Amino acid sequence: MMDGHEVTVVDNFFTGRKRNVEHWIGHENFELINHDVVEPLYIEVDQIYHLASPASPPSYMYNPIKTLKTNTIGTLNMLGLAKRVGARLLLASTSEVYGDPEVHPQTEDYWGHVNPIGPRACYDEGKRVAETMCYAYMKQPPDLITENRASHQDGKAPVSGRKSRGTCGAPGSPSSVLQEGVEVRVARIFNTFGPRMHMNDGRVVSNFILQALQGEPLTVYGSGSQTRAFQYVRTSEIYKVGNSALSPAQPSASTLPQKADPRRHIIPSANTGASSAPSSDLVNGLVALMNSNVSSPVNLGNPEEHTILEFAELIKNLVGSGSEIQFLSEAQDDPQKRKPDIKKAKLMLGWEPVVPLEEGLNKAIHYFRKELEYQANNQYIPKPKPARIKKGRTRHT
Ligand SMILES: O=c1ccn([C@@H]2O[C@H](COP(=O)(O)OP(=O)(O)O[C@H]3OC[C@@H](O)[C@H](O)[C@H]3O)[C@@H](O)[C@H]2O)c(=O)[nH]1
Repeated sequence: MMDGHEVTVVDNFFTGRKRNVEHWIGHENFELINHDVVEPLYIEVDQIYHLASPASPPSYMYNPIKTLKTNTIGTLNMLGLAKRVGARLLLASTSEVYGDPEVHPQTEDYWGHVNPIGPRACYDEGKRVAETMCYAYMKQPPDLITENRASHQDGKAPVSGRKSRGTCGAPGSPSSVLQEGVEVRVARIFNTFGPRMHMNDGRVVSNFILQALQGEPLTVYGSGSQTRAFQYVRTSEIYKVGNSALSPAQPSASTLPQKADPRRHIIPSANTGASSAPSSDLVNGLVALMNSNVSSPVNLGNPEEHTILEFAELIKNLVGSGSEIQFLSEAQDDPQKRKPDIKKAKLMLGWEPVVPLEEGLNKAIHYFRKELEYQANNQYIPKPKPARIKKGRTRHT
């Protein structure tokens, strides 16, 4: 928005909150639509960041059918929208497509090790089929490939862009390619954290920070020897405390774009938030990928790997908490090792995370501390209703 793009955020608020974006309401480049991508959406856009789907294991396991619908029907709807309006679509895929990996670190060409009937399958397999759908919609129409080949042989530049297509027909006929030709980008996002995570998110970063801040035991599932690598979502948050607690500072009039650019972007998720400050890490990676010519999947993550137990100790120290560490039973199908190989992102996007883990964690700790304060000060206490005085009708005798 600060670059002059018009942004439409589409969210069903299943795991998101209006509070994450409310500071933008009223901005001329911002629109918020309460909509579930499982239903078709008819708007005009030229880029779609398809971020919809609960991402935390407790949230996506809460209603596996809904998670599957969001990742399948929701993805089909977004691809259908992309095709109708000629938009480019970026899918937020996940490191979970690699399952409990047998290859370490995970490179994009690894096919993964996923239990298709386990408790994580609604998300893992949902995202895997979402990727499949993207590439089915991207496939170039055969006639265009033939033209490209012919023009190569002629020594002419390959043809880019689209052609008008016919209706569905027999396989192989020109009319069988109705769904194809959509430009797609696929980001495989590894564990991410940062401000505006929900207090009840249930992922390890928010759990450990909130437990440490409240002096509760830090709950480690299993032995804690499983590893993860955590990336920060974005940087330079400026928080104001008061009635607009936890919102970044509003952009000043001088930083507002003079004239809205006709380009429009749609972001179907609540968890992206928006900031007047420069963004970094995951957000930069997504924008760089969207605007690149890389159509194959790209890992976006921080390769600094730690065991979950090390991570618990680190958070305890950063918070300065005396909390104990409590070992609970292992989560079923929990990936034992995870670390992204980000050579491709570095080479093809010139992207790598820049926020060191401790700096990112300190920002997240600051955010959750403020959230706890906010919660304590903004408890909803119903006011006793004054007794209803019936406005009696004038009696006529
Ligand atoms: O309280 C907790 C929570 C989690 N954990 C452990 O911490 C590790 C990380 O768990 P999280 O719930 O944060 O996230 P996971 O790595 O399991 O899944 C995540 O992976 C990548 C993303 O695409 C997804 O958003 C999310 O599914 C797991 O080994 C989990 O068992 C704890 O030990 N204690």
